[in-house]
Amino acid sequence: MRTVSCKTYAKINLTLDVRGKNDDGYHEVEMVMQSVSLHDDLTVRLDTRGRCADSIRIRCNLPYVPRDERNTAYKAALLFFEQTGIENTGLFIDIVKRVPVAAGLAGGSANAAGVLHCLNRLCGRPLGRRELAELALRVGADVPFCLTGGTCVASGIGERLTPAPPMPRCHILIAKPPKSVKTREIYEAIDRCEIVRRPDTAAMLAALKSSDAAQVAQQCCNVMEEVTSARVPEILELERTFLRHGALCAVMSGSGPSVFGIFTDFEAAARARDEVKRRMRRTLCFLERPVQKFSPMG
Ligand SMILES: C[C@@](CO)(OP(=O)(O)O)[C@H](O)COP(=O)(O)OP(=O)(O)OC[C@H]1O[C@@H](n2ccc(N)nc2=O)[C@H](O)[C@@H]1O
Ligand SMILES: Nc1ncnc2c1ncn2[C@@H]1O[C@H](COP(=O)(O)OP(=O)(O)O)[C@@H](O)[C@H]1O
Repeated sequence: MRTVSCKTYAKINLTLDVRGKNDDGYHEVEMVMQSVSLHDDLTVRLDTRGRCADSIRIRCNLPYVPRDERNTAYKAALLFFEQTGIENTGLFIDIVKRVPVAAGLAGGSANAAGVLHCLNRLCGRPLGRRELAELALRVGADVPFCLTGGTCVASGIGERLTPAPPMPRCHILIAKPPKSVKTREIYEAIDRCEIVRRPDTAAMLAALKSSDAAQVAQQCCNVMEEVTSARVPEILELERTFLRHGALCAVMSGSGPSVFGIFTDFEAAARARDEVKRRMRRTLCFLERPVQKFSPMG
């Protein structure tokens, strides 16, 4: 048996703009993405005795996450063996999930990126950065970012990544209401709506460069928020709660419905978390930090 483990970090979208639609139905985006300390634990084990050749077995602490070819980790492993021509002598993937599922936090994408990274290490690094990023994109639009991590501007459909100045030290409160939404449906709904306020990527980059959390917070903006909050009203309630407790901003991440708030004061963030836990019992809530240097490819 050979085993490699890693943490797979969630992301938030500090900004998210949808610029247009391609012929294949995917959308052109421009986003500033940030890894956060909220993570799953991933273990990848290869059975070198070949007793379970060709099998990919997944174990997960959440029973409702699919464990077959619908799982992003499974897809990533299959693509890795296909691309490298390396024989699968029997693969076991264990995922301990903390990142809420279907939340706009890219938990599944991060698991896929983690599997690519771990398998590449287990097999003597047959793939370079670019090849790994290409495989990542075949699993999903957010997976290339999850391989790189830190702070990045993402364009194209999310795969064109440019490193950005790191996020200043702060506390990030993340809350996930019980209801989930489908990313595809939110992108489709965006096509039908007029976007009133768009993020300013250049201004966000300047704010990041200033290392001032208040300036960064001022530039956080997500064009999907209006669409998703019409379906999940708790989003607005969470944002009001965060702001009442002194958040510098409260904005939805990705296609939602998770909301994040940026705080400089830990006690204020903890009070907001405690209120959410008390009043919105089915809402998951995590008090986290930005993460910069973890790159699984590093
Ligand atoms: C909205 C974002 C913002 O970071 O995040 P999440 O809400 O998923 O976290 C991403 O663009 C989500 O990326 P990801 O979840 O990896 O997307 P995929 O699995 O590739 O695609 C799911 C569906 O979303 C739509 N999609 C995705 C990306 C994109 N640039 N344009 C799209 O139109 C497509 O309809 C696709 O069928
Ligand atoms: N490894 C995985 N972890 C979580 N969800 C997964 C995984 N593989 C497949 N899924 C499915 O993918 C969908 C989106 O999951 P997720 O990546 O958590 O969404 P998001 O990118 O919106 O945060 C869910 O419906 C879930 O059932």
